[in-house]
Amino acid sequence: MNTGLAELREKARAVLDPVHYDYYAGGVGDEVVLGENEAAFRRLALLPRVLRGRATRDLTVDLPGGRLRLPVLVAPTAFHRLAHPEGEVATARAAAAAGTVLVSGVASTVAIGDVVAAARSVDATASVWFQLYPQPDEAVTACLVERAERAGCTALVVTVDSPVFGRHRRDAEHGFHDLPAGLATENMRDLPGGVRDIVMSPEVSWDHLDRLRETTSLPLWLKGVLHPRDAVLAVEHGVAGVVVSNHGGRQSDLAPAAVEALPAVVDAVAGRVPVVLDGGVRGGGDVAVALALGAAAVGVGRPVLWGLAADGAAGVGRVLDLLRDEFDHVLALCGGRDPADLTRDLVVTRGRGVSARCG
Ligand SMILES: Cc1cc2nc3c(=O)[nH]c(=O)nc-3n(C[C@H](O)[C@H](O)[C@H](O)COP(=O)(O)O)c2cc1C
Ligand SMILES: O=C(O)C(=O)c1ccccc1
Repeated sequence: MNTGLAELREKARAVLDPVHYDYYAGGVGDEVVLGENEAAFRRLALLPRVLRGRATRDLTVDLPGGRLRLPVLVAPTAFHRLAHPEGEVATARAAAAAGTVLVSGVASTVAIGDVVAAARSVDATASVWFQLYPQPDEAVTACLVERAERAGCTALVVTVDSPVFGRHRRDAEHGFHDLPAGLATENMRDLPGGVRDIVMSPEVSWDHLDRLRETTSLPLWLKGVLHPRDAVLAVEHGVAGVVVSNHGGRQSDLAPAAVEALPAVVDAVAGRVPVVLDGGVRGGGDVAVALALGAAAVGVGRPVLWGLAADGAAGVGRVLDLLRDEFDHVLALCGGRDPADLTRDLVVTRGRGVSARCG
């Protein structure tokens, strides 16, 4: 892990209530996938290319829903006000200042309108995307989509890896089930039927996705795809992009490491839509490896929460700065001028020799 990120994590651990630290840090079951997401990156190496670089590199990536000044976006995570009193307002300001996208979760502790306003107060052109779980009551889903549109979000991220709630052992041991008094999931107020809670339903289907897509003109990303066949279905159902993710090891503890699932999804999608990877990205080298394997960008979850807990918007800014700076450095070391120079032939599995050919 980048040492700056490790320091921020330790500072976060020191300042957070241990119950909340464990909520953020924990995974499902035995936390096998949680560990594997990071370990799988350490098993991969990048072959440098020589004598082809340039003095300054262009890190910009254009995605449906916004431009990123570095190929790192803020993955949706719940309950930012557990980390810092300003919560998602601070995260939004930092993401906007860094020139990247915040994917703001439906389970935010600040209403989406206020999150977008915070981002736009820093940069009037900032893009905020809204993440939601398709609700079995489609009137609730439609209402959430309308709120995101009215707030000015520029894309929707539909999370589909959660047919049931993840079983997080650390939360069960602490008895952590509810937000403390004074904090609430602000997007979940005044919904049709008096609904207040996010529902995870195994009955949500591709038909729900089709109907959701018909209710909005926003680009729609599907988050939580691991099987290449699902990636193909996602393209056929008209998504604008796919997020390869195992939810940071918080849903199935039998899932593969996210970066190990990436190449097959990239191949299946075959360039028709961009693919974003999240899970275990802990440094600029991980960003470079994911891009070389075909990701257009990566998402970071927990490191942003550590930065937020450690130092509010400045801490989140530090996380994004560290990742940008380290990614730029690794790109230079690979003889890269921009992210497109990171190609799959550069990626090597440690301990298995180098099989790259000179074609
Ligand atoms: C505390 C926490 C809360 C999360 N909440 C959500 C959520 O509400 N919606 C969602 O799609 N993903 C959620 N995620 C998953 C992240 O979007 C992302 O997939 C994951 O954190 C990436 O892994 P990383 O933490 O190793 O970077 C959450 C992750 C964490 C750690
Ligand atoms: O904790 C999570 O991983 C998560 O996705 C979530 C979902 C709904 C409410 C709060 C968190």
